[in-house]
Parts: sequence; structure tokens; C-alpha cells
Amino acid sequence: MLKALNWRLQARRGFATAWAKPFQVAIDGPAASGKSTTAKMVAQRLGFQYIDTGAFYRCITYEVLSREIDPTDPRNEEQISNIAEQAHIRLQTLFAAASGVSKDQDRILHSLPTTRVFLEEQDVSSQIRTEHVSQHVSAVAAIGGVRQAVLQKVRSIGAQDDARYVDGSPDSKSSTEGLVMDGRDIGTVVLPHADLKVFLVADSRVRAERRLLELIKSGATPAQEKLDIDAVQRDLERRDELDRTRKVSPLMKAKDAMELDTSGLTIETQVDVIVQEVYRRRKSAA
Ligand SMILES: Nc1ncnc2c1ncn2[C@@H]1O[C@H](COP(=O)(O)OP(=O)(O)O)[C@@H](O)[C@H]1O
Ligand SMILES: Nc1ccn([C@@H]2O[C@H](COP(=O)(O)OP(=O)(O)O)[C@@H](O)[C@H]2O)c(=O)n1
Repeated sequence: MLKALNWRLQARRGFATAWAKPFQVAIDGPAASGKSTTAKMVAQRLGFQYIDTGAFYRCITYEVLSREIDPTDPRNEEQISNIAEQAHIRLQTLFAAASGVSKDQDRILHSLPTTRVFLEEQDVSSQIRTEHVSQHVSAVAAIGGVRQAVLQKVRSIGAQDDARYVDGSPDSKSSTEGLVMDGRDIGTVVLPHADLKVFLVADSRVRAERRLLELIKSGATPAQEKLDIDAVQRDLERRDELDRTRKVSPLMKAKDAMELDTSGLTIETQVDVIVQEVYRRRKSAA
């Protein structure tokens, strides 16, 4: 029965082989190196599912700060881990419509997908991107119980699919053909057997300029939070240092990861390099 259903699905999706393992792309790197932008566009071009793991740590941090709990006080670790375990977090990525396309290469779509983040079914997409949350998220993400809880959540949502195209139809391809996940420990801990691991880096000044522009454009930061480029750069560097030096699953490049410096690249180029690498590896594995 299950096998028949699987064959039907395979036929609809035009797969050559049944029970094909989804192709996993792991993208890691320091803050504002371009991970989520690149990951979303790679997922869109390939029709893969996209999971932003940083959003999970941000949601938990938002909840912790809303309850006025100090994440830097070790006495609060158990309480924060419990919050992480109980939190119900859901992501919904809105991809651009891909009507009438047949071949993978034809799925080249240039509008940027957006991810909405729901915490207990409340849309917190902009609240989790404020500087206040950014300043505390690395302390929360360093807690072992929090990492365990997020690991379980991100692994289990691989089985669900909340992706949508802008025409509102569910994306029937995305969950089975492949998955793009971005974060800090994807290639090392979450998906250690990923088919392609990418470690994105960029000069910290360039990253700060990009992040500042993004904060201004999104209006996610309240007017009273005065931003300047030096402050943004300091915060990125401080967060990277905390992420690199924590005891549990620190930020590091997996041994078998491909490093890509985005400092002098356009978004299109960095996406293209990864998409071409996916095609190359799929071809050589066929
Ligand atoms: N090559 C690039 N050129 C210019 N801006 C970029 C490039 N790559 C990413 N960006 C921008 O930099 C900002 C940070 O990128 P983002 O994908 O959010 O990084 P991360 O997920 O690593 O924190 C975003 O506003 C994004 O649009
Ligand atoms: N897989 C992950 C993803 C994020 N994180 C933590 O969550 C924080 C926010 O992640 P993010 O990807 O939203 O951050 P940005 O790089 O977008 O600013 C990081 O600074 C890490 O502390 C992590 O520890 N492990």
C-alpha cells in the first residue's frame, strides 16, 4: 500500500528511481555571510525544501527575552532549555511561481523567496530579527539543552513540508527531491552526511555593510535602536566569536565542505556556483 503510494508520487514527480534519497545541501558560515539568501535561492532554483535553523534559535531567544529571563545567567539554563523543548515553531517559505517549467534548469527564478516564522502560530518574522534578539541569540544557542531541542525539531520538520509557491499551491516537489538547510552546525552535526556542504565566508566589514542595509530596508529595528556600521560589525564579530568558541557544536567548517568567499560575488554568482555543483554531483552519482 505504502509502496504503491510512493510509486504514484514518484511517477507524478518524474523520478527515474523509486525511494530516491533526497539530496541534502548544508550551508554554514558566520553571521551575514549570505547563508539564508543563498540557501533560499538555491532551494527555489532546484525545487528543494528550505530550512533556516537560525530562525529556531531566534524564536527561542525572543521568547526568553519576552519573559525577561537573563540568558547569560547559568542558573537559567534549565528554564531556557524547557522553553526550547516546548516551543512550537513553524516555518513557511514562499517561493516564486514556477508555472509551466519542465526541466530543472528552467526553474531559474530571480525573485527572492521569503520565509515566515511562526511561534505558537503567531507570526514573529520581524520580531526575531531585531538587534535586541541578535545580541542575545548566541548565548541562548550555546546552551546544550537548547541545541538538543532544536536538533530534534529541525530533523523532524524534514518530514513535513510547508513550502508554497506564490500561486498558493503546495509545492509537491520540494520535500522529496532535496533539502537545503543553513546554520552553524549543519555540515558537522545536523546533516553530517549531506551530499554537498558549503561554508560561506565574507570580509566582516562587507558583512556589516550588508546587514546594516538589510536592517534599514526591513524596518525591523525600532528608531530608538541607533545603528551605525561599526556597531553592527562589532556585534557580528562578537557573535561569531561566541559561536566559534562554545562547547557544544561550535561554528566550524566541516572537513569535506567547499568554502566560498562571497565578499566580491553577486548573489546570482554564489547561487549559481552551488546549483552547478549540485548538478555535477547528482550527475556523477547517477
Ligand atoms: N553577494 C552579495 N552581495 C550583496 N549582498 C549580499 C550578497 N550575499 C548576501 N547579501 C545580502 O547580505 C545580507 C545578509 O545575508 P543573509 O543571507 O541574511 O546572511 P546570513 O544568513 O549568513 O546571516 C542580506 O541582506 C543579503 O541580501
Ligand atoms: N545551526 C545554527 C543556526 C544558528 N545558530 C545560532 O543562532 C544565531 C542566529 O543565527 P542566524 O542564522 O539567524 O543569524 P544571522 O547569521 O542571519 O545573523 C547564530 O549567531 C548562532 O548563535 C546556531 O547556533 N546554530
